[in-house]
Amino acid sequence: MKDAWSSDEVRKAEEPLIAAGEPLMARAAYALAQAVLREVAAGPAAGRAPDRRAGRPAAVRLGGSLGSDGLPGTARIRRARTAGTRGEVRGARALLLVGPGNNGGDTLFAGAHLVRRGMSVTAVLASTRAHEEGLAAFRSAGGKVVTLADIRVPSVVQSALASDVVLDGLVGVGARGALRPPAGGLVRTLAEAREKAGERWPRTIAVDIPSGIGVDDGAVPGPVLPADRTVTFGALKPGLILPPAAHLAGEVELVDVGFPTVAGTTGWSGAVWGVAPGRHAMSGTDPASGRVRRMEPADVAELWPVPSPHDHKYTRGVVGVIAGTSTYPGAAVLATSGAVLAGPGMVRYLGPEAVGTRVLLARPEVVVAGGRVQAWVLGPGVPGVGPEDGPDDDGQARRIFGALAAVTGVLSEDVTGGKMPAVIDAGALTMLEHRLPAWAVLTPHAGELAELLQGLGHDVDRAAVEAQPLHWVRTAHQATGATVLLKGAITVVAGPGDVYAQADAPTWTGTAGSGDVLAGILGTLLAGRSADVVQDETLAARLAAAAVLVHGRAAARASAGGPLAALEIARAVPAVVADLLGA
Ligand SMILES: NC(=O)C1=CN([C@@H]2O[C@H](COP(=O)(O)OP(=O)(O)OC[C@H]3O[C@@H](n4cnc5c(N)ncnc54)[C@H](OP(=O)(O)O)[C@@H]3O)[C@@H](O)[C@H]2O)[C@@H](O)CC1
Ligand SMILES: Nc1ncnc2c1ncn2[C@@H]1O[C@H](COP(=O)(O)OP(=O)(O)O)[C@@H](O)[C@H]1O
Ligand SMILES: [K+]
Repeated sequence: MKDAWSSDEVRKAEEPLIAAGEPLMARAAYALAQAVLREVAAGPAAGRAPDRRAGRPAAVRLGGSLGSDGLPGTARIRRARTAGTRGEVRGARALLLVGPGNNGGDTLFAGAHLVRRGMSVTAVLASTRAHEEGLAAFRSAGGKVVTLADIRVPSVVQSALASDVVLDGLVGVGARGALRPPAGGLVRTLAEAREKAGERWPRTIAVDIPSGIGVDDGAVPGPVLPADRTVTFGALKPGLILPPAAHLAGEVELVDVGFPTVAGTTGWSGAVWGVAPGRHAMSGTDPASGRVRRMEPADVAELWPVPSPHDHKYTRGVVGVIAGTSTYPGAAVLATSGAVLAGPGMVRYLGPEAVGTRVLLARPEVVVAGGRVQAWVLGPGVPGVGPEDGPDDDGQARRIFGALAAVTGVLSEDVTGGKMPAVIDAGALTMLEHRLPAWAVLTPHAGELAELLQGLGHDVDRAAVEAQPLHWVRTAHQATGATVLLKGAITVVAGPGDVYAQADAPTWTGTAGSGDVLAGILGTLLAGRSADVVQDETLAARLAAAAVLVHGRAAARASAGGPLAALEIARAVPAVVADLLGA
């Protein structure tokens, strides 16, 4: 599990260490400088993925024009190429963007290290204040200092283009809201210049966070300079794993500066590169504190219902799928395929006969008949029920309303066979009449979540949901009682316990029917752990995050870097689960 901690929690962890005289800033600055040195030594384009992380098309590389185009970046690229082959950094250039607080302090101390390693380093002070000791150390090492007030923003752009690396040390966990002037204007201009320059833009390293992101909620309230890498200190921050801000952080490197670990011991060990699982989780913290988690394969393996020798198909969980109509039969095939291939005891399908026939052709294992189930998958490929909708749904709405009654416990247990978990997707999201239990998992995409929230009286559209996914997922959970899974490139899940942010799927996954497969996979997980899910109100969110991880990894396997058809995601699920379980 990777845990991200809110700025308040980070401060709480920091305080006793600072009081005990632990040199947190020195450690942070040293680790930051090491990251920069590795980056510069590796060369300009090392590890730079096509710029899709920042939502941009792949930048064109300079290629043969190196050295002949006269652009300011040319010298830097040639120099860094040579440097890359030798691991040499002497003569390389760094530009530091320095804010008034400790984030700027980290950056200045790191700058001093870089100067001592022979780099030419310029710090642009964006504020009238700067970290005093950091500034003194940087100056005495031989770093050049300019203030934003003295030079114009275009000069900063030119300096950036002539540098090998830019460090964004404007604000860290002390940031509140969008970047204010003049830092905001500077960052806006730099971000535009980066967009224009493509591959000629230097590697950009964010110090702790990309300045301007919402540290705790992942929002992007104003300008942000997208980073190729973020070197973050002590703990991940929610904004580094939540959308949309996470898309601006590049590769995230967590540095151990000595925060308490799970075991309550000190984690400091010199410098730890990369994320060290388990080392950085802070213990004894209430989930309501703003922690956001990202599940990893080992966490999913622990949750996955694996049959024992004493199990048979009924004890392993029966999934009931009410999906598809004669207009949208494919959704029924995809949802039942996702469910079957995730390994339940049985999948039942309820729907029009013609659709049932197609389901059987694709998956003869499915039982096309009613009967007891342990979890429902409701709604893929079923039109929503609104005031203007006709009865043109082949009776699916009626079936779904019946199943929903079982989920919410409105019908007596004798009639329905007991309360049970459910995946509520697509059209079924428009059929909610009662407050839901946490074992009902809503699986909207941003447009569907916006509609659901509008129905609850919120003034919100799809763009607003995409701008603040965490906020709206939490709002929907609070308003409905259900666990809410918001689908996207990074899928966010919120229920009564922790929030999860999963980024497991390649971008090819956003294809019609892919969500239907996810609904099926999740249905199998809920059916396999049905009794536990209605007992433990936090389990549905964990299972939902686990389903997202498996779905995303299955998509990656099926895609192998190329296009993807939704049914292939379902087909890849058994091998992914086998891998997770270490088979
Ligand atoms: N945790 C750790 O382990 C370690 C933490 N360390 C480092 O400390 C950093 C936190 O430092 P910090 O507390 O000094 O705050 P920081 O982020 O520099 O910003 C505060 C300044 O920014 C300003 N400001 C705020 N919002 C703004 C806005 N929207 N637009 C413009 N300006 C804005 C604000 O001004 P004010 O609002 O007060 O006028 C204030 O002056 C942390 O991220 C990490 O890098 C390491 O050194 C050691 C290990
Ligand atoms: N850009 C993206 N990168 C990765 N996964 C994505 C992206 N866009 C969408 N997805 C995933 O693809 C699936 C699409 O589901 P959904 O929108 O319900 O489609 P459908 O209803 O056609 O099945 C979800 O699992 C979602 O998380
Ligand atoms: K920063």
